[in-house]
Amino acid sequence: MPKGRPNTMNNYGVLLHELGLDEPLVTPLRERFLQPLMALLYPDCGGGWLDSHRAFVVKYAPGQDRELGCHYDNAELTLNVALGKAFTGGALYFGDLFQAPSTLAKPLEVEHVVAQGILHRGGQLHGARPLGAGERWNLVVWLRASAVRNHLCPMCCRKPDLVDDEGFGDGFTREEPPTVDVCALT
Ligand SMILES: O=C(O)CCC(=O)C(=O)O
Ligand SMILES: [Fe+2]
Repeated sequence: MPKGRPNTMNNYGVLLHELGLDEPLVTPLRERFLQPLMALLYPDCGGGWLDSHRAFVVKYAPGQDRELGCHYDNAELTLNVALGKAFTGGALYFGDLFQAPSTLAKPLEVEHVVAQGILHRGGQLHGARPLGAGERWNLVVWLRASAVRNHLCPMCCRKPDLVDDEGFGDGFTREEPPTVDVCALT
């Protein structure tokens, strides 16, 4: 079975599409539940035009990954759900939007509550504090809107050069979604 890293930062975990869970689980979750919510909460980040995702579980444990450095996601929007198991530490912290850093001093720290999820902008700087005891598993869904990223890559802030890829690839498309007025996205 293919076993890719969940992302370029986490070494332990699994990609949900490798488990065959995109079609039966993550795509319906995105289309039926997340998109309507994100359209209301984050219309400025393409919340109403989500058309692909990269979904994975990250695992933190003693002797494996223990923390995650401050970063922004390759996503317009992100869902992060605490799955368990029993653990201490590992809180998420949030700072500025990476595109608009300010002098704000103290990051916002959010403790995990198992079975609850956090929604945030992909461009919001964030990371995870070191794990104390136990094992932490979180489901992370990077939500992508080609209407936004086709014009502005969230990683390099430029118009992307495209190469063909399998599945959702990195969420860019060669053809524009016909109904989107990108001027309305700002
Ligand atoms: O450790 C976590 O729960 C955060 C993971 C995360 O930010 C990411 O995978 O992009
Ligand atoms: Fe992240």
